[in-house]
Amino acid sequence: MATSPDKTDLQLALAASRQAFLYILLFSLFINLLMLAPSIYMLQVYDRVITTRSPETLLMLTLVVVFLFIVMGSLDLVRSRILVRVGNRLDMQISDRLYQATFKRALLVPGKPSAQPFNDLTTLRQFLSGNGLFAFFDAPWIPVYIAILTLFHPWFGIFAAVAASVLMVLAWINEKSTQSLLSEANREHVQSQDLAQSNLRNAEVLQAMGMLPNLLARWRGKHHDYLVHQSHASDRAGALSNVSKTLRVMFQSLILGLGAFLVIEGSLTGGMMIAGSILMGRALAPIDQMIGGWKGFVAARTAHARLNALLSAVPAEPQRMPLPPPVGRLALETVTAGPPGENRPTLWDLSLQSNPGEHIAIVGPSAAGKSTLARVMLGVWPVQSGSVRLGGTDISQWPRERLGPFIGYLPQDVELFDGSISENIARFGDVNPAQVIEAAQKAGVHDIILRQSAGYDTQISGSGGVLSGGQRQRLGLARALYGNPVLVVLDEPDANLDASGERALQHCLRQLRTQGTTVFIISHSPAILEHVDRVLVLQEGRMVSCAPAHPPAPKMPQPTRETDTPIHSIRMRARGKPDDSRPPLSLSPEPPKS
Ligand SMILES: Nc1ncnc2c1ncn2[C@@H]1O[C@H](COP(=O)(O)OP(=O)(O)OP(=O)(O)O)[C@@H](O)[C@H]1O
Repeated sequence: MATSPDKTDLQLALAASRQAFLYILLFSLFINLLMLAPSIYMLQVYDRVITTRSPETLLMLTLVVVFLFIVMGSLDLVRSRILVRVGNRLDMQISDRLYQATFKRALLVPGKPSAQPFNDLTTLRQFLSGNGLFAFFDAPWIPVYIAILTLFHPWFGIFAAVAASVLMVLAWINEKSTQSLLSEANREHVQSQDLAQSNLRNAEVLQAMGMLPNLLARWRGKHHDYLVHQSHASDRAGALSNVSKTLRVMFQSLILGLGAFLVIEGSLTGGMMIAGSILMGRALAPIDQMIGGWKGFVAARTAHARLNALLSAVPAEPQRMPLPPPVGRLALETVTAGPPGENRPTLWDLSLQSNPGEHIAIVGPSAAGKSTLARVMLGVWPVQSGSVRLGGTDISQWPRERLGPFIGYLPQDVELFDGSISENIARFGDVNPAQVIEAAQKAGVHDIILRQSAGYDTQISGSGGVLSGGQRQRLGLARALYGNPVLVVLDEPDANLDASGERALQHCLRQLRTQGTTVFIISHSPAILEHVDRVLVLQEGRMVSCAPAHPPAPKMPQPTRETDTPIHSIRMRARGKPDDSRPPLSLSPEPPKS
């Protein structure tokens, strides 16, 4: 959906429904006119039928009023249906964009993913499709009812205006006294839901270490606060709703009393007295309904505000020109970066260039920034300064869905998704069986898959289901290799592998080398490091060196630069044991000349 600079997609979608809302307003006009039918019927029965004692007139009037009731009921039905469709259309127009925005926010605010926007959309849709909104469409007709009552008698008009004003003041008090409580309750509800959601994700850890009661206590605290605020708000709203209902019924009775007085005075007929009471009920009903449904309105208003905030904070991806397929030349130019939302960088001033087909290991002590570097290389986390280029193009310029097939990524925590093994390997796109098998064979997981109950069609769940940790890792590797990407980034791919898994990984690296795939691999395994061209050593977010992994062949000139550090020295440094016999390493931005 196109976005105008000052309006969110939600506002645009609501604006697109303006015509439907105008129709609903028109329907409301007719419905409210037809609502006058019972009063007119009453008026005619009292003032005409009873005085003329004519059963034919009564029959005619009754038939007409029944017909009008049927029309009114039908219009009301159509009005409800239009609103349901407006709600559904809004949902359909906005849900894709919302999905993308929610997803992108999860990347921008790592560690705090929340599905609340979908709940917000449901709240908004339900309000738009529910009866709560009708009160707002009926409210504009209140002055019309008061005007008709004034035509009956000026005192009727004055009385109705006073009664409506009293109820409106009550509605205003309701809004003021519940607004902050309901917003607070809403916020706490979202927090308690997010907490429960994250606890559910870690159910095994909670169970194993008996942490459930502690986390339950935390969740209970939030849930309790939510309940307290919600109850306070409901108490106040309930009391006001009660007062408003009682006052409405009382006003309806009192107008009868006023009518009777005017009848005695001779300035009003008996029919007008009864019809006036019915009209009064109609005039006050929307205000009463609004007070009753205020909680739903506030929830929808809060949801609307939250959705708008999300959509403005995460603008839609701009349409980008298609680019030619990239080559696996990755260049980092004085990159300073860190987790999104964190001001302090985790990586400082990193420069590096890889040749297509080159294999580079990234080593360094824990928290050196290796995984951060992997994310930054792939454009998952944005840079704070500098740039990351793939095949000469800034990686942030690529539309992700176009870049994705050229990239393979195996994160430290392998996340699989609900679906079949083949769908997982094929990244949930069109499953190309030959490519799925090729990727699985490269990752050394083909035989393992064949041993599963339904082979490649075996269903797995997001947490891996039937697969062991090592198998999931190999499946994640197959997914990373699917479609022969030009750049593959593997974050500790050997973390869960046994000896055969490690052999398979080494075989895989040999194949990737043959096919010219650029590989960055985070690993400290000596067997893996034997397969790389260069080793990039990171320490405290800075690149200590990026030197050839192997000492040059005997006949080649010996390394003269400080940066051409043999691998044995780098390994020691990576494990926090600096090799004091050698001078400090400096940065080597250039790839080795082959
Ligand atoms: N999502 C995050 N939010 C905030 N800080 C983060 C996040 N991820 C990593 N960091 C911080 O960035 C720094 C580097 O972390 P990173 O995971 O890149 O290190 P690493 O070298 O991969 O460590 P390890 O070998 O233990 O996996 C750490 O200080 C860590 O606290």
